[in-house]
Amino acid sequence: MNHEIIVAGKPSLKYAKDGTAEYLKRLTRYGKYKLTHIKDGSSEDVSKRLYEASEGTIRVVMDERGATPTTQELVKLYNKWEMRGVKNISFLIGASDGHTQQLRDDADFILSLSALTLMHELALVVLLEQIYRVATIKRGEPYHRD
Ligand SMILES: C[S@@+](CC[C@H](N)C(=O)[O-])C[C@H]1O[C@@H](n2cnc3c(N)ncnc32)[C@H](O)[C@@H]1O
Repeated sequence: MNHEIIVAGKPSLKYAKDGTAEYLKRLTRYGKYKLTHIKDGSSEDVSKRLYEASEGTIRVVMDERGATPTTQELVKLYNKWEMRGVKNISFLIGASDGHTQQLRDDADFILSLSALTLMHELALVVLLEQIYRVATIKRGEPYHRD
C-alpha cells in the first residue's frame, strides 16, 4: 500500500526531525511512504485540510481516544485492508486542539498510540516506528520480537 502521513504544522524539534528522517530513510526499502505537512490552525480548519488531503485513501485518524491494537493486531489490520484491495492509506495527525468529531466520524480507523497525549511531532515519530515495525514483520525480518 502507498502510505501518506499527513501532519498539521511544520516540524520544529530537532530530536523529532532526526527520528522522522531516520524512519523515513529505513522505510524506503519497503515501499512508498510520503510525509506531508499541512498548515496549522484551528481544530476545524486542520480537520478540514486533513480530510481533503486524504481524499481517496483509507483514513487512519491518529487520536489518543482511539483503539490501541498491539503491533501484531495492526499487521492483521493491514492484511485485511490489502485483501480488500486497498491501495492508499493515510495517517492523520492533528494540531494542538486535536481533531473535530466530524473527522473522527469519517475515519476508517481511529488509532491511539497510548492513552497519553503526545505532542504531534512525537506522535509522528512513534507512528513511523510502528509503521516500520509492521513493514519488517510483513517481510519476515527479525526487527520485531514477540
Ligand atoms: C497535542 S495532540 C492534540 C491533543 C488535543 N488536545 C486532543 O484532544 O486531541 C496533537 C495530535 O497528536 C496526535 N496524538 C497525540 N497523542 C496521541 C496518541 N496517544 N495516540 C495517537 N495520536 C496522538 C493526534 O493526532 C493529535 O491530534
